[in-house]
Amino acid sequence: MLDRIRLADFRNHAATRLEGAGRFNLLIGANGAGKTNVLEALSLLAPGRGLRRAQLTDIAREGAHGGFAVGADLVSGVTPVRIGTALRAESPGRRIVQASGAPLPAARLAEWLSVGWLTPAMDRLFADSAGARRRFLDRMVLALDPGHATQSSRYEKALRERNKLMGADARPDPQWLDALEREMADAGAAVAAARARTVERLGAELAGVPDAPFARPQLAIVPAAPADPGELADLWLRGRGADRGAGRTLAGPHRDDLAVVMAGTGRAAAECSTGEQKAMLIAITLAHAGMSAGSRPLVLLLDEVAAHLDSVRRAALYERLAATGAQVWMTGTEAEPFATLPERPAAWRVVDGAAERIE
Ligand SMILES: Nc1ncnc2c1ncn2[C@@H]1O[C@H](COP(=O)(O)OP(=O)(O)OP(=O)(O)O)[C@@H](O)[C@H]1O
Repeated sequence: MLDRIRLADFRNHAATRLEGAGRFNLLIGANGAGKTNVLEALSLLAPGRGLRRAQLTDIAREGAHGGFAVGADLVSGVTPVRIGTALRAESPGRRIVQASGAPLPAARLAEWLSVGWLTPAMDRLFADSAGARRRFLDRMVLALDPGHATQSSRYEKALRERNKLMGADARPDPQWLDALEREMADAGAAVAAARARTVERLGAELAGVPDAPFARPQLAIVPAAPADPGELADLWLRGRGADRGAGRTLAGPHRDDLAVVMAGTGRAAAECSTGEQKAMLIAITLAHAGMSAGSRPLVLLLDEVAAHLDSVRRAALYERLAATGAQVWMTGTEAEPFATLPERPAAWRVVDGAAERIE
């Protein structure tokens, strides 16, 4: 789990320290106080752009020097490991990541810990773009298969390069394109296979979970390309004309989607009620947390989740969270909905970009 958390110039937090974290952790405060900002900081201890997918320069505190830093002790073995990420004002394009004092590519943070989240913005996930669902799926894949981040970034890098060569003014060398497509095929097939394995395992986990009190979802990947590397390379070779016309790579695992249906009804998740959609998201998150337990430390960030549930679902959420062994960070405007937690939480009151421990 994470402890001794430090935020420096991170959104409205000039210098915030959270110490004495536990299994359950609460951030209580008024709207706009800076609770989600703390969760966002923790989400940047995983590969990717964090729970808001923000531009790094937007995260740096307004009026400060243009950089930010987040650090935490990862306490899992005997000796805590200090992990952190920072943006230096001098190099605003890329965040720096460190573990145990040594620099690390952000993709390799997944080897240290898994971070998952549910935020109010995700209420629209099932009706949202395929990209949002793909990112949701990829985060779950990462927890089970940390090598996924490296394969994904390998694929994305080659894809970006190929897209440039599909531009109207480009004069691509066919041999260079062949090489890029082989690289994409190799990494893309690994990405697709890892997604398929995760969805299969999640499906098996969800099948064993009762329908109530959370709706039970059934998941399936909607593949946008074949999974075999040879077939993938062939697809891009044959698609060069169409891709040049479009100015980008039209087909590939970067267009995969995740289909979600409510079990028992066969109804697509996007057509279910808001409450049912939220219940399915929680069910997926809990099933995934249950599966991930034991591999790497798992941190779950639940922004405004508990307060919006009825008391039966809230009790079920707490009970199942406790069973996963994950470290959980929850936000709320009031402490009252957390009174029924099965363990005494560590709690902070967040006021205007500062956090004070509540005893
Ligand atoms: N780069 C930044 N510099 C300074 N302040 C920022 C920056 N980015 C966002 N903020 C401020 O952070 C505050 C929002 O914080 P946050 O989203 O964490 O609130 P919250 O406590 O989760 O509120 P709610 O309960 O409404 O979700 C806003 O006042 C916003 O103006």
